[in-house]
Amino acid sequence: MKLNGEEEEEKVVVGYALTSKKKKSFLKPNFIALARNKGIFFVAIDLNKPMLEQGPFDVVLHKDYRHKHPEVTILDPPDAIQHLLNRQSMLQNVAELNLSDCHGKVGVPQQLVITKNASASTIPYEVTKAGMKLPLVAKPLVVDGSAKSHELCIAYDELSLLKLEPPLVLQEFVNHGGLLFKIYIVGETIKVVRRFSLPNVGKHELLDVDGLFRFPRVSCAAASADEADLDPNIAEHPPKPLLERLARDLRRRLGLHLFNIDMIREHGTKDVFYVIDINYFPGYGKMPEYEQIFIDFLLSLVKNKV
Ligand SMILES: Nc1ncnc2c1ncn2[C@@H]1O[C@H](COP(=O)(O)OP(=O)(O)OP(=O)(O)O)[C@@H](O)[C@H]1O
Ligand SMILES: O=P(O)(O)O[C@H]1[C@H](O)[C@@H](O)[C@H](OP(=O)(O)O)[C@@H](OP(=O)(O)O)[C@H]1O
Ligand SMILES: [Mg+2]
Ligand SMILES: [Mg+2]
Repeated sequence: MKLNGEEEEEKVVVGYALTSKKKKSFLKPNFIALARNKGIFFVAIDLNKPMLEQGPFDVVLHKDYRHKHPEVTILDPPDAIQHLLNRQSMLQNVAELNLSDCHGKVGVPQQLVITKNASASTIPYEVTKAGMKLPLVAKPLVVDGSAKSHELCIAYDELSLLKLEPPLVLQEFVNHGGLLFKIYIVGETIKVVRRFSLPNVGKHELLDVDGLFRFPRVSCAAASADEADLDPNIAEHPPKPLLERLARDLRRRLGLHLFNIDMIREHGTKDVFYVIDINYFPGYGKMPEYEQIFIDFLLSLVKNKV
């Protein structure tokens, strides 16, 4: 949209359909003010009213909003987001990537889907059949933004597998020295932060610990590890060319602009990495410099009309 005036300033109206939690963490007052200075205005979309009666918007920002409006840039297409709302399809694209020659390897931990109708009594057999090694991380299959979809647990022994509640994804636990890399993507921009994560599981724990260890909402609770004095073998960032390839390939394959990747380095290696989680429209409020990065991204969207 053009405004009258000597300098024709571009006005960008961004309609948003976000939960109140996301609104609070993302649309912080200083971000809104900075954006307004650049001609970007955020307007809440009323979910009870038709889109036709609202706007017009230049960009629509949403996490699970399904309506479409042809001339508007919808971030991102609901079908593409859908892919990340199921922990089985979420990591398929990573598993299919070929990042050889990129200063490291990126894989996905071996995983097994236990469907809704499966009885928990069959899980030990399925795990053995798949050749998977304990301990296993059990994750709810569907990610729907609820606290429950983030209630994970580690199963240390076969008996504890019987207590699990399908539908879920079982993933081999990969020791990674208790540190996780969160790779935030905003269009073509990548920002990596370090977070404390689950500690290594050794032979000792495997012999002594039994049952299920439940850990609800671990990543949100996990403190930033960016300022900590850490073992460089564990804390060194993944190589930049590897991250750039991974981000570019996933952006293309997933058809998304706004997501983050949880990546771990296999303990004792320099360059063997695993992607364990991908989140659509994550907590950008926790990403350093997100305000300026988002403003540049929104302006480039309107300019290039992706
Ligand atoms: N395969 C694995 N091996 C080792 N640790 C793991 C594995 N999978 C998950 N974890 C640990 O459990 C945490 C939570 O797992 P995950 O990221 O899959 O859950 P989530 O609820 O989707 O998290 P988020 O809040 O980032 O969406 C990770 O941050 C990591 O500390
Ligand atoms: O509330 P749901 O829809 O489940 O999505 C969460 C993501 O799964 C998390 O990854 C976000 O936290 P991180 O930005 O630390 O990844 C987390 O960010 P938040 O802690 O700012 O709310 C959420 O976006
Ligand atoms: Mg995670
Ligand atoms: Mg997640």
